[in-house]
Amino acid sequence: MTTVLDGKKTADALMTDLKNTVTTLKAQGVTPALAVILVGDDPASAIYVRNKHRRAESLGIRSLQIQLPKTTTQAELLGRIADLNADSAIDGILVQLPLPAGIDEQAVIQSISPEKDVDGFHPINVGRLWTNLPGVVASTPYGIMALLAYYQIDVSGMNAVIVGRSNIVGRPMAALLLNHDATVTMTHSRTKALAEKTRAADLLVVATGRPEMITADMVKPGAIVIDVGMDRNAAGKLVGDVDYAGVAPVAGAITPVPGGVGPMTIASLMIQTVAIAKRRVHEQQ
Ligand SMILES: NC(=O)C1=CN([C@@H]2O[C@H](COP(=O)(O)OP(=O)(O)OC[C@H]3O[C@@H](n4cnc5c(N)ncnc54)[C@H](OP(=O)(O)O)[C@@H]3O)[C@@H](O)[C@H]2O)C=CC1
Ligand SMILES: Nc1nc(=O)c2c([nH]1)NC[C@@H]1CN(c3ccc(C(=O)N[C@@H](CCC(=O)O)C(=O)O)cc3)C=[N+]21
Ligand SMILES: [Mg+2]
Repeated sequence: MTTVLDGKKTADALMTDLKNTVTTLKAQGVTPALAVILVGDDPASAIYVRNKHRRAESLGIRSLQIQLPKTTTQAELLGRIADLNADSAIDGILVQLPLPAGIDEQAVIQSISPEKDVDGFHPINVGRLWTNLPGVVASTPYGIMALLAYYQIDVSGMNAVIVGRSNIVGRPMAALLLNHDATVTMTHSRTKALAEKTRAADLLVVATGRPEMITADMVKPGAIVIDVGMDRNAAGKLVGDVDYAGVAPVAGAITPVPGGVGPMTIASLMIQTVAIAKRRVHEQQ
């Protein structure tokens, strides 16, 4: 029997606990606050930002949505970030990616105070992660680790294969799995004989943006398959990077799309926003 790793259910369970933490913090005079900046009108980004806002509100986290026109200059964006960095009532700052052409993504990321970088994309936080030091971790890989933990899957000693090497998913996923004692293989668009690599995986994490590219013949029977993809197939339907219908019967466990990694990403963002806010309790006293 294949286990469906239910990210929606797991996120809901984690959020019930987090809500209590938020209530306690508020009683201590600290309302966790998350600022999400969206530049432009990319429809997918708008959906993710709305999902974040809803989840924050339902937890009692203050959620600022800052919508800027796609004509916003880099200097204007950096100015907004500087204001949020200086605002002691703001805990987390997230700039939704991708940014419109003409804005230097790294300049923007590096302008966010590392303490408020709730995405964990600042090089300081990336360095902490790869050094196995505490810090904010990118929410998608953090959420995947939380999902595995919820299902009591211990990755120690596993052959973990990651397909995709982006800064927001593949690379931080590799660091986290290594920190948890998996043996990690990174693959990407230049990898030769990809199927040979993926078939060796006890744990396969896929983040390519290529609809349903991972087929049953690429998966070891019984493997744990984590599908990060949020893609549209030819018919315009939301699918993952894994051919779910073909792979699910082969896999030991698999995440669905939607309802897998996506809700865990949002839950992780909330968990880390609250963790940052907790520090304010001590600063106040
Ligand atoms: N559910 C969630 O919470 C999230 C979902 N996503 C989704 O995950 C997917 C990936 O996102 P992201 O990491 O930002 O994507 P990027 O486009 O930044 O990176 C894609 C990676 O996949 C690799 N790749 C592309 N095609 C192939 C191929 N045919 N074989 C092997 N590797 C390949 C690329 O290789 P190379 O480096 O060589 O170009 C690259 O490293 C998207 O569908 C995105 O929407 C993303 C973030 C969060
Ligand atoms: N600075 C930044 N940080 C991010 O974390 C970030 C980003 N930029 N840019 C884009 C990606 C993508 N991402 C998702 C978040 C939620 C869902 C999500 O809620 N998914 C739901 C439903 C999605 C739907 O219905 O379309 C699900 O999978 O069930 C998906 C994808 C965060 N990202
Ligand atoms: Mg860009």
